[in-house]
Amino acid sequence: MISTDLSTSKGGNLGQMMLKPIVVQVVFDKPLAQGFDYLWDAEKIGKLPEIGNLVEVPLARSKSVGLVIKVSDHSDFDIKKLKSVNYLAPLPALDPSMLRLINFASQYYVHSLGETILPTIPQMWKKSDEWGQILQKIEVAEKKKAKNKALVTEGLITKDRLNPNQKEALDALIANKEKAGGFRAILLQGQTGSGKTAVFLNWLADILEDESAQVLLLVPEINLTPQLERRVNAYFPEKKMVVLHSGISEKKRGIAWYEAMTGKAKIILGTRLAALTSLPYLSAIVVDEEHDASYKQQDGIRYSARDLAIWRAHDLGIPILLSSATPSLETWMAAQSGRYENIRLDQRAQGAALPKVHLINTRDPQNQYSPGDVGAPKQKSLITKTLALAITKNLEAKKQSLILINRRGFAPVLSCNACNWLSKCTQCSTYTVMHKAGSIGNKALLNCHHCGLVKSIPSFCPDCGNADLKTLGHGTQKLEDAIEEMWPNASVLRVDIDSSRKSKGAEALFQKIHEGHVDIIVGTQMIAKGHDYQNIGLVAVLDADSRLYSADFRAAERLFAQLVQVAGRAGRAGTDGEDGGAIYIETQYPESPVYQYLLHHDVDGFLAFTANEREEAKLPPCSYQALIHAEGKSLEKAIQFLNELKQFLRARGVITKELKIYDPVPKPIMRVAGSERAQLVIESMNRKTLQEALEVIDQHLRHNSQGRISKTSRVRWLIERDPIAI
Ligand SMILES: Nc1ncnc2c1ncn2[C@@H]1O[C@H](COP(=O)(O)OP(=O)(O)OP(=O)(O)O)[C@@H](O)[C@H]1O
Ligand SMILES: [Zn+2]
Repeated sequence: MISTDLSTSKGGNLGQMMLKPIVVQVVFDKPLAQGFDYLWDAEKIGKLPEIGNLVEVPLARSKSVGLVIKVSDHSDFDIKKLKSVNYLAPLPALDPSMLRLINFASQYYVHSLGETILPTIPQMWKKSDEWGQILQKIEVAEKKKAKNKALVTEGLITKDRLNPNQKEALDALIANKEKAGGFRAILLQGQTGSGKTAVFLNWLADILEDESAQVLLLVPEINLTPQLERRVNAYFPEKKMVVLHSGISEKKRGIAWYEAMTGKAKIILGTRLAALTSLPYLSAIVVDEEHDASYKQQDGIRYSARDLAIWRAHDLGIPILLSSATPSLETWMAAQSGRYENIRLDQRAQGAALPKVHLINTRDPQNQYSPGDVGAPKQKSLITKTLALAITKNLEAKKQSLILINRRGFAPVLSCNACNWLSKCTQCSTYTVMHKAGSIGNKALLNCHHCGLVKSIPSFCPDCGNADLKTLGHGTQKLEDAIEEMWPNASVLRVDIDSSRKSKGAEALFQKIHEGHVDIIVGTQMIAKGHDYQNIGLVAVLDADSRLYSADFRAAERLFAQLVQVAGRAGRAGTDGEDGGAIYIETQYPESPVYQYLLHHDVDGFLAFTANEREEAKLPPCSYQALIHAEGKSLEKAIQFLNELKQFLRARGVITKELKIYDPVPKPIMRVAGSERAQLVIESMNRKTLQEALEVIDQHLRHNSQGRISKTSRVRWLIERDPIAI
C-alpha cells in the first residue's frame, strides 16, 4: 500500500520537519515485496519529499532510480544505518490518482509496486545523470516542434456534418452527462465504417471545452496512430497532443510523457503503455477497438490496458467510452446487462451497404480449377477459381483487393520428399519458416518466429542427403508470388512485419495503398484492423479455418471479430445504397456458427450465442481465471514445480468448492528458446476468492525464490491474471 505517516506529504513546514529525520520508502523495478528506506536531506535537496517523486538512490554497490511511495519520520530499520537519497528528478510527483491506479494494478495483477510503475516511465527519466540539463533540452525540442506544426483537415467531420445517426449518438453521449454525472462506461457499438471515430472526436471536443481538461485516447496498435493522429490534429489544431507508444524514439517519448504528466498536453494518444501515464487533469477516456487483444500486455506484469482504464475512470469519476464494431464478450455483456450504457450506430456513415459475404466451400469442385482451365495457376495455389474470378472482376472495376493470410514468410516449413525430414527449430517445439531472399537477409533463409533463430537453407536433406526439398503450406511471400503470376499486370503490395521493416515502416506501405498505387494487397492481420481505406472493393481470407478449431476457447470469438473487421475495410467510401464491397472466405466448414453469423452481419447474434456457451461451460467472462506460468530446463521440472504448488495449496486448504485448480499441462508451444514451459489454470466464480488464492501463491513462491526463480528447482514462474490465451 502507498501511504504516508505524515499529516500531509506535501508542503509541510520545512523548519519543523528538520527536527525529525525524514525517511522515504523507495520502490524499484524488481519483484521485491517492499521498498527500501532512505534518509531525505531536505537541505541538500532543497525540497521536502512527496509520494510519487522519482529519485536516484544508492542500491547495492551501485545506484538506481526508484519511486517514493512513503514519507515518514521513522523506519523499521536502524536510522543510523540508512543511506541517503542522492537526487530528486526535476519532475512534479506523480498524480495521486495515478498512485491509486498503480496500487490497484499491483495488487490485482500480483506484482510489486515498482514492477508495475517503473517500466511505464521512459528511459530518459531513469538516467539520473541527465537530470541536470533535461528541462533545457525539452524546452529546445518543444520550440522546434511548435514551428513545424502544419495545418491538416483530414477526416475532420464537425458536429453539423454528422449524419442523423451520428448526431443521435453524440446527443446521447452529451445529454447523459448531466444525468449520470461522474463515472460512466459507455459502449459505442457500430458497424465498421459507421463513423464511430467522428462521434467520439466530437464528444471529446465537448469535454475539451474545459481549458485544463486532458483526454486519453487509446488505440490497440502503433500502426493505427498516424492516421488517427492526423484526424485528431484536424479536430483540435489548438490543443497540444502527444503520442505515446513504443515505436517512437526514447527522447520523443520522454518529452511526450513529461508534457502529459505535467498537464501541458491535453490529448494523449497512445497504445496500452499510455494507459499508465500520470495525467493530473484527466477528464475522459476513449478506448478505440476495445476488443483488441493488443490491449493485453504479454510480458512482465500482464495487465489489460482497457480494464485498467475502466478502473481509472471509475476511481476518478469520469466517463470512459469503449468503441468497437465487434465488442469483446466482457464489454458486450456488461452493456446488455445495463452496467454500461450502450450507444449504437447501425449504418455506415455515408449510407453504403455492408460488404456482401461469400463463403467459398473449398471442398466443392465447382469452386476449384480443373486441369486445363484458362488462367489456372501453374503451381497449386490457395486461390480458388471462384475467388480468382472475383478478383479479376474487382480489378476491372478499378477497385483494390485485400487478401489476408495470417502467416508471414514464404512457407511455414521445409520438408524432404524422401524421408519426411522437417525444418524443426533446434531450440523450440516449432518449425523454422522459410523466407525468400531479401525478406530477412540477402539470401533465402530459415527463421524461427519464436526464438529468432536463423539458418541457411540446406541444399540436401540433413537426414538422408536427398536433394529434393520442398516447402509445405503458404505464407504471405508465396501468395504474393502466386498473385503476381496470376495477374501479371496488377501492382501487388505485401504488408507484413518483414516488408514494413524494409520500407520506411508500415506507414509508408499504408500510404501507398491510400494513394491508390496498389491493386492487390497481400498481408497479415496488420492490414485487417481499423484502417480507413477508401477504395477496397474486395477482401479475401484464405486461412480462416486454421483458427476455427483450437484448444483456446476464445479462438472463435477472435476469428469472428477479425473477419468482421477485415470485411469492414471494404466499400467504406460508398454513398447511399451503393454496394459496400464484398468479402470472400475460403473454408471447408461453411456451416460453422462463426461463418453463419458473419454471413448475416449478426454481431449481436454471435455474441449472444457465445455468451450462452460460456455461461454453460462457466468460462470467462462468466468466471475468472489466472495462469501460473512455469519454465525451466525440462518440462518435467516445470510440471513438478506446478504440481508441488498445487499440493501446497491443497494442504493449506485454499482449494475449495469455490476455487478450481486444473492439473498442470505443457503450454501449446511447449519449448521456446531452449526452455520448456508448463502452465496451471486457476478458476473461480468469485473474483475475491481468486485474488486471495493468488496472494497466497505469490507469497509462497516468493518465499522460496530468488526474484521469480525457484531456489530449489530453478524454475522461473509468473502469475497472470485474466489471461486471454490459454
Ligand atoms: N458524417 C459523415 N459524412 C461523411 N463522411 C463521414 C461521416 N462520418 C464519417 N465519415 C467517413 O466515413 C469513414 C468511416 O468513418 P470512421 O473511420 O469514423 O468509422 P468507424 O466507425 O470508426 O470505422 P471502423 O470501426 O470501421 O474503423 C471515414 O472515411 C470518415 O471520414
Ligand atoms: Zn526457435
